[in-house]
Amino acid sequence: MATKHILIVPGDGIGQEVTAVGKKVLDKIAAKFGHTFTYDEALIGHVAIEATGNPLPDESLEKMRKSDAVLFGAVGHPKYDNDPSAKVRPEQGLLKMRKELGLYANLRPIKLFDELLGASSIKPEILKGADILFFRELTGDIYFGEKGRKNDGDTAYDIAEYSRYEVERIARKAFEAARTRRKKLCSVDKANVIETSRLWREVIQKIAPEYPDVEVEHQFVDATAMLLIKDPRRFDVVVTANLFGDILTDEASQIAGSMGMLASASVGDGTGVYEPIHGSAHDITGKGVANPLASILSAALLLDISFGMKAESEAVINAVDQVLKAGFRTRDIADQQTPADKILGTEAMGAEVMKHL
Ligand SMILES: NC(=O)c1ccc[n+]([C@@H]2O[C@H](COP(=O)([O-])OP(=O)(O)OC[C@H]3O[C@@H](n4cnc5c(N)ncnc54)[C@H](O)[C@@H]3O)[C@@H](O)[C@H]2O)c1
Ligand SMILES: CC(C)[C@H](C(=O)O)[C@@H](O)C(=O)O
Ligand SMILES: [Mg+2]
Repeated sequence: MATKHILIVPGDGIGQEVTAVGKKVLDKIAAKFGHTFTYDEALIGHVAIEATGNPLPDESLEKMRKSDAVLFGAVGHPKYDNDPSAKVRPEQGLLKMRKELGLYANLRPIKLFDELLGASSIKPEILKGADILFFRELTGDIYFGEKGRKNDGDTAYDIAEYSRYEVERIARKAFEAARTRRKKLCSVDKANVIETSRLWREVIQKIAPEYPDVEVEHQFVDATAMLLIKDPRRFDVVVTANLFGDILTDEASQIAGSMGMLASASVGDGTGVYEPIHGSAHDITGKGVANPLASILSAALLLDISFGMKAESEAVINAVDQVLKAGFRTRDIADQQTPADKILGTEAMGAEVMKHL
């Protein structure tokens, strides 16, 4: 029986819709297992800019620091996507949150529910049994280096930077995780070209002997992009830099069937933030069709990682599994065989999951 304070940060677009469902699941878990979860909400992204002019107001950051965990939705708005000159942008709020909270490790499990074998565009016989855990470094790289324009704005630059320390701390987390799984670690870089990648590889090679039980493989990111689709089962734990991890995990979402299935945990020095890997998806915002399972599975990660509530977390994953077994789908994971009455909207899918909790 525990008392925990959870901050709900829905952000923009479908972030609002899916996070509402994630929160309901947390509520149900608290009731079922006799915990007391208290909640507050905070602004981030476009909604925060509209309300305060700031994509991450100090008040939001303060609330995050004081919470036991954060359930986050997404940020982003087409207004900024199509205006490269906008100086204040929703994504700045997300990056600031990650930096300020020291969330250097982003865990992105690529878990394929067997029932969704047919939802992917990859052949079932290639996919069956795929189970990958990505460790994406989250507070360094080209995202956070100096950037700007020169030559009267005609030339732009973004500097990618990594310190030995930054590489080592994410690498150690990945090695430790590999030890609890199939003991394979694939480190992804572009060391044939990029200096930060050469440092990355050097650090992994240096600490690898401390984990003799873990088999280490180094891959170039272009090859990884290909191998993920060709033979996803060859991967166990993957560790990579911020930008490569962002791109490879969107690609890997197709192994799980949809962006709407992929949850993540951003952890590091302080409060953990749990978030779907998808964005604000304005193409479907307000239509009530967004898949809430990524948010629900993010809530499961929150229970497990921040609260150490293994049984509670498994109850959520099991409920999702049951709902998929019963044949229910949101539009993004439905296929030609899915009967129309099994295709549910965001809230109805959440309600089905709740029935199994
Ligand atoms: N973590 C974040 O907050 C985050 C992540 C990615 C993109 N973004 C932002 O989101 C905005 C839109 O970006 P984008 O279109 O490239 O990426 P996106 O992830 O929002 O959408 C990509 C595609 O996947 C679909 N999709 C995503 N989540 C879904 C769900 N839960 N259910 C069903 N379908 C889903 C969308 O409809 C869209 O077709 C941009 O402003 C971008 O900066 C934010
Ligand atoms: C919105 C953007 C800044 C973000 C990123 O690139 O990290 C997103 O794509 C993600 O994967 O969380
Ligand atoms: Mg991304």
